This record gives sequence, C-alpha cells and structure tokens, in this order.
Amino acid sequence: MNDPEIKRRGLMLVLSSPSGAGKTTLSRLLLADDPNITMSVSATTRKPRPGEEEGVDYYFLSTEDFGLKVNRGEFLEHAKVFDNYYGTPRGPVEEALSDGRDVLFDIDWQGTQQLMESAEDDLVRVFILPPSGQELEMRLKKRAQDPPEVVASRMAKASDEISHYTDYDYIIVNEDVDMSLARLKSILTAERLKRKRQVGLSNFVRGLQQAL
Ligand SMILES: Nc1nc2c(ncn2[C@@H]2O[C@H](COP(=O)(O)OP(=O)(O)O)[C@@H](O)[C@H]2O)c(=O)[nH]1
Ligand SMILES: Nc1ncnc2c1ncn2[C@@H]1O[C@H](COP(=O)(O)OP(=O)(O)O)[C@@H](O)[C@H]1O
Repeated sequence: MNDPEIKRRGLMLVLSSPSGAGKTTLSRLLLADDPNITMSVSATTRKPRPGEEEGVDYYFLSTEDFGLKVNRGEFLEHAKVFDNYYGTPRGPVEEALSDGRDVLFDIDWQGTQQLMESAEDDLVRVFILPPSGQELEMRLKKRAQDPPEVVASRMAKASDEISHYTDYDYIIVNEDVDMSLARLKSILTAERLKRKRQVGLSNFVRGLQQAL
C-alpha cells in the first residue's frame, strides 16, 4: 500500500491472452484481492454466456446500438474480435484515473494498440500465455459454456493472438493460478511505485526536506 500522503495517478492495467488462457479468472481474483483497482466493463455485441450479467461482465448491445455509440465517440477503443464488436466505455475509465484509482482491462491486442496511441504513459500491458496448446484446449472445453464450433474457432485463432505477445511489457505463463496471481500483484505493486505515477512526491519530499 502506498503512503496515503502521496497523491498518485491511476494506471491502466491491460490483460490480454488467447481465449481460455485465464484472463477472466485472474481478473476476478485480482479485483477481489485489491480494493484500489476497478474493472472496466466493456460493451459487446456477443450474446451473454450462461451466468453472465448485464453491466457486470459486459454491457450487451445490439450491433445498431454499438454503432451509434462508436459514432458518438463513447468508446476509448473498440475492435472486432471473433465476429463480434467489443468496446471500452470512455466515461468510467476517465473518472477512475483522475480519482487516483487503477483500472483493469480485459481487451485484445487491437484495443491495446489503440490505448497505446491515446494513453501510453498510463498503460501497463500484461500478456497471459497458456502452459501448452493442449492445456489451452482443455481449458476451453472445460469452461463448457461455448458450443464445440466456437471452441474450435478460438483454438484456430490462438496462434495468431499469441503472435502479439511482443507488444506487451510483461508475460505471465499461467500454469498455477496462485503463482500467476502473485506475479500479477507484483507487477501492479512495482508499477504503482514508479516515480512518474506518484504525482504528489514533490510535495512530500519538500515536506521531508523542511523537517530536516
Ligand atoms: N478491443 C477490445 N477487446 C475486448 C473488449 N472486451 C473484451 N475484449 C476481447 O474480446 C475477446 C473475446 O472476449 P470474450 O467474448 O469475453 O471471450 P473470452 O476471452 O473467451 O472470455 C477477448 O480477447 C477479450 O479480451 C474491449 O472492450 N475491447
Ligand atoms: N491456471 C489455471 N489452471 C487450470 N485452469 C485454469 C487456470 N486458469 C484458468 N483456468 C480455467 O480455464 C478456463 C478458461 O479460463 P478463463 O479465465 O475463462 O479464460 P479467458 O478469460 O482468458 O478466456 C476456466 O474454466 C478457468 O477456470
């Protein structure tokens, strides 16, 4: 935890991976563990999976409503992934960052590239790899929420997704989930301590010097 006297600018923690590598699992664990980070809830034209909740997992929109929001500039970034549209609503992210809260994003490489153009200084990019191709397929099947043809199409696209790992600052091979969570927390801790993010440091140091 940072010294509360030192004002900090929020950061944008991006998690990307091929489908099934464990982004959603790690995001949920990190959010439950750390009150200073909030999830950016994306909008999508994909149909909800069993158990997914409107406004919690996604905002589920028709293609027409999604297009209207794109035209009104309501998304910070948006992209087509697996034949559906996905986008990050702008308002909640800007509000959280200016309040000094961190924001977690589960977005693909296209969205990450767009955020890099608009918010490079605030971005921390983490790519999650599966331990093996076989394990990735097992996890996609085990999730058992998508029909077999959807699993097959995601497997077919995994190699292409993985090729974008070079755009990321950190790589976590998600074999053991507790180990991966510990690594993610370490990344977050170190990034929060970066001098450029501690915007209240000069005041704090001035105070220190005056007391010497
Ligand atoms: N660019 C972008 N990608 C997104 C957004 N929301 C989700 N995605 C990506 O879309 C892909 C499919 O997500 P989803 O349908 O939830 O499937 P899952 O990754 O298998 O859980 C994943 O790579 C997500 O990271 C978004 O707002 N913007
Ligand atoms: N380290 C891990 N070991 C074993 N199973 C895992 C691990 N991480 C995630 N899973 C399981 O794999 C499946 C896909 O994970 P999920 O978090 O939905 O992936 P993504 O969001 O990247 O598509 C889920 O059933 C999840 O419980």
